[in-house]
Amino acid sequence: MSRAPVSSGDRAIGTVAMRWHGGSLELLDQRLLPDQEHWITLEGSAGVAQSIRDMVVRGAPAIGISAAYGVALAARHAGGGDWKTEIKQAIRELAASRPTAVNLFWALQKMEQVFSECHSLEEAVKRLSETAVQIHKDDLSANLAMADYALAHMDASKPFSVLTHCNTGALATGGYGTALGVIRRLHEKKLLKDVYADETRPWLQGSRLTAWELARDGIPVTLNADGAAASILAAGHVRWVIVGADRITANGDVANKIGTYSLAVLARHHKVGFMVVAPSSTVDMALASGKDIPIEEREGEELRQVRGVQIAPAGVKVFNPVFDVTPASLIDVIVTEKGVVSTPNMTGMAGLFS
Ligand SMILES: CSC[C@H]1O[C@H](OP(=O)(O)O)[C@H](O)[C@@H]1O
Repeated sequence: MSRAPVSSGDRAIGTVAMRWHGGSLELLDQRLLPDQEHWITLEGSAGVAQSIRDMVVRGAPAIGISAAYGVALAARHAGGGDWKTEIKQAIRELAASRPTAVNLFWALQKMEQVFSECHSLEEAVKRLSETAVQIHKDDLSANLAMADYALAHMDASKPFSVLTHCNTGALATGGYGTALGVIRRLHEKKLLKDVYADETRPWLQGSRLTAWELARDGIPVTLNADGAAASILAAGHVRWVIVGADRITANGDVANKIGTYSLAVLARHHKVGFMVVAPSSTVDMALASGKDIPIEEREGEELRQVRGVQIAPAGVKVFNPVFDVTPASLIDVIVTEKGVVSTPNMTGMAGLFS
């Protein structure tokens, strides 16, 4: 069962996909799952930035946590000469790794604040490592709190099925999950009948990661093609669609994995609940609405090939936005660790922070 980061005698802290050792960060290469469990050891911030860019590590909260560890590594391995410039450069490089998940910028801002208070390299090494570990632990605590809030909101008395999109579990967070954390908790409370997991083309976070995570924890999962979601909802098989988020704006619009918006339209049409689960580090109150969210577009090869196998004509033009924006009007509830916002709007979102 994916749980808290494990702290051991060697001061390691980690999850199923991330291990912090103070002077190095180990990441499980999520590009190779489910058939290969290959770990990469990083000692510099540049390697962490590259790993985020290449999706070795992915998932909004996990991206923020990894970037925080990247800043701590930059301090740990700073040359000692112009250490402040080196750490500032590391923060810039990490900030440029992916544009949509606001958790990345939220975490870097926290690290930058601590860095600005440090008067020596020795102090920076100590405090930046402590801050990164705290960001990790706080995210896990948020995962657990959101699971409690979500179950209270659903107020279920007998098992039901849900549908989820992408991967929002221990692989994508501080160790328990956002939407998948709610699903884990439903299972623990014997309230979960089945989980329909969208395969989530083109990167296949659902088939390669969510199915892997749930199966290894003994949680029931049925993998479905993204295009089958409509029929599953039409047949009345699920009571909730539960998803994560990469950025939530002040009015409650939500950027999440491509395909989330169409799920929200389907859920509303079929009167199925639509729940977004995300820590407050995913909320960007500086953006008024979803139209302002930068949407990442990735390489066309991600659609033309799967694991190097050509599945489309080599030269075909590709449009590959990897996120979309679901308007708040299609969301029944947003669950954060600070509380729940039903029928989200500006007032409700602001209330989380008051
Ligand atoms: C709790 S993960 C949130 C979010 O991140 C994923 O995107 P990616 O796999 O591209 O990093 C997906 O949108 C998840 O819902």
